[in-house]
Amino acid sequence: MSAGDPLPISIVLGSAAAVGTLLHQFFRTVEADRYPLSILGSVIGSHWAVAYGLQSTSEQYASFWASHGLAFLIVSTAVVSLWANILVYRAFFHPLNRFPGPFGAKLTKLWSLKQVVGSDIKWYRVASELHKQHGDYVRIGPRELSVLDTAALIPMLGARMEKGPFYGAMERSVHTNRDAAFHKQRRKVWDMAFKQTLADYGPTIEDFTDSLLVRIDSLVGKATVVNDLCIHYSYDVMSSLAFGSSTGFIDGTSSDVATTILNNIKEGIVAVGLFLHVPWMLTIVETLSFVGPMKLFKSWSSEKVAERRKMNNNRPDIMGYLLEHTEDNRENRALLDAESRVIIGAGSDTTASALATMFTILANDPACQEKLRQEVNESFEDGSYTCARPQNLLDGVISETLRICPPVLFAPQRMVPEGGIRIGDVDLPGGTILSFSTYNFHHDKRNFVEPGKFIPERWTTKPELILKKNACIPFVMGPYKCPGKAIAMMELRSVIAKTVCRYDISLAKDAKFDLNEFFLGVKDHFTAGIPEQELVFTRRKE
Ligand code: HEM
Repeated sequence: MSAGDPLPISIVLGSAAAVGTLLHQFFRTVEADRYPLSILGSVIGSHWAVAYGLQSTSEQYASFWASHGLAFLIVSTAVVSLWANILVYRAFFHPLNRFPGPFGAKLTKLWSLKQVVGSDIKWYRVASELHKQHGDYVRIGPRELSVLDTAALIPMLGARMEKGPFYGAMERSVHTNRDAAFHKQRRKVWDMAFKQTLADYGPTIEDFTDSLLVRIDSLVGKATVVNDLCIHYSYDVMSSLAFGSSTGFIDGTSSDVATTILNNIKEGIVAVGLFLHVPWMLTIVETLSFVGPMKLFKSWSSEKVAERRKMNNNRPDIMGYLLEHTEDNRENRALLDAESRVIIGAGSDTTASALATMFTILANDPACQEKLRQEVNESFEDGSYTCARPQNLLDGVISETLRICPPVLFAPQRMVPEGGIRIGDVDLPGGTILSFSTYNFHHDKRNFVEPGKFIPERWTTKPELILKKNACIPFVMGPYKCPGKAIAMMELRSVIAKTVCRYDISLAKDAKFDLNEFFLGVKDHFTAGIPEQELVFTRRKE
């Protein structure tokens, strides 16, 4: 071979494979799934750079097709070598190898995606089977474990743990970010916003409930899809918290844009249910959200925040407080826009799913409805009722509903800090993602007696049916727990108390219904996708 001759192809491709091996050492030190588009850009950029280099240094590769053909071969070899190294490392040398789990899950999170598709978007059921087979710690991804050990809950949800990759895949907000310092500072503002709003929000919630009753009055005696009523109610309450004004779904005055957005969200949530297992895909969806259905929601909510900024609102709402306590600059305006969507996203589907479940359970259990009615009627008669005040059976029914069908089915992800942690006799290496399914803690026989049965008395007269109270975590716990719990409880108490007093709630005549089947139909789109259920409201005599 003389000087100027191109190198033999075997040496060129061997070098590309070596580059792939070296790249693996680099990728082990970074969370590559945070940067899917940059990585794609680098691969394409490398291809063009290699092709340009070949074209300008070798006559043999002077033509476009010759240089691009070889460049493609070189870059593909490096990529294949990188992936081969990654897969061998994940399968045989990764520190999580001592944990049991399906082989495919060791290699790639696409395994979880496949299970989610195969289970009709019910990851919590997949996880339940995995735990039955493999125990309390199961490897469900190259660097992820699913946990079903109650002893792990407090450390896992404590301040030492940061949020996992899912939370970094979307626009920055108090909920979706992975920066613990930012979250701590932002969460203080949110907690104050709820504190200030709470005292005055009861009457607003009651007003919305009264409008809901007017709507139900118009449907009396007809089979009605209860899910629609619940989502309309909770969206209206949340819009008023987020934008200082209702969207008008309950009384039928909503705009066409708002209705389109609600429909888009209902459809789009299925995609979230799929992609939340593969956060880099969510990053791509988020990056492309300047087109498609999300664009409409984003521009609509940003306009609403701008209107709220100009509004002189006497009634405190969350956004009013956030606007007042967030410095006005470009970055923070984007933050507030995103947080208006968090209020809608976090507060609507959750409450709606709890309400729809509760209505369905009550329709199946007239005896429970009657007992509840007696308790609530007394509180109306003696004037002690407010939606802010807990009641015995009413709160028992709510707690049991949130236990048996938690409105957030998503398995929150937390990262083990550098240096690792030890839980009992289990050592968890630093950088491990821990995720858990609230549903499975709530349905574990070690935590609740007859966990599949709806028994509201667990929370009142039969505490012996609760074996581990801290395993019931519908609002999770720790620094990232739900700040909206008190408002959600007010909504749930108000709607259930007022509807059971005014109506008999039942299944449509001759409807075939099985509560277990109903629960088997619940999907996991981050929030629980409750199967559509028709119920009949019959007005009771005053
Ligand atoms: C029954 C109703 C509700 C349930 C069961 C519920 C449950 C939860 C859960 C489990 C989380 C943690 C999610 C995660 O770790 O990713 C959460 C977070 C959150 N929830 Fe709720 N929620 C409810 C209602 C509400 C309401 C009415 C609001 C009001 C706006 C709200 C606002 C939020 C926010 C802002 C977060 C993020 C907190 C943070 O990351 O610091 N939620 N909720």
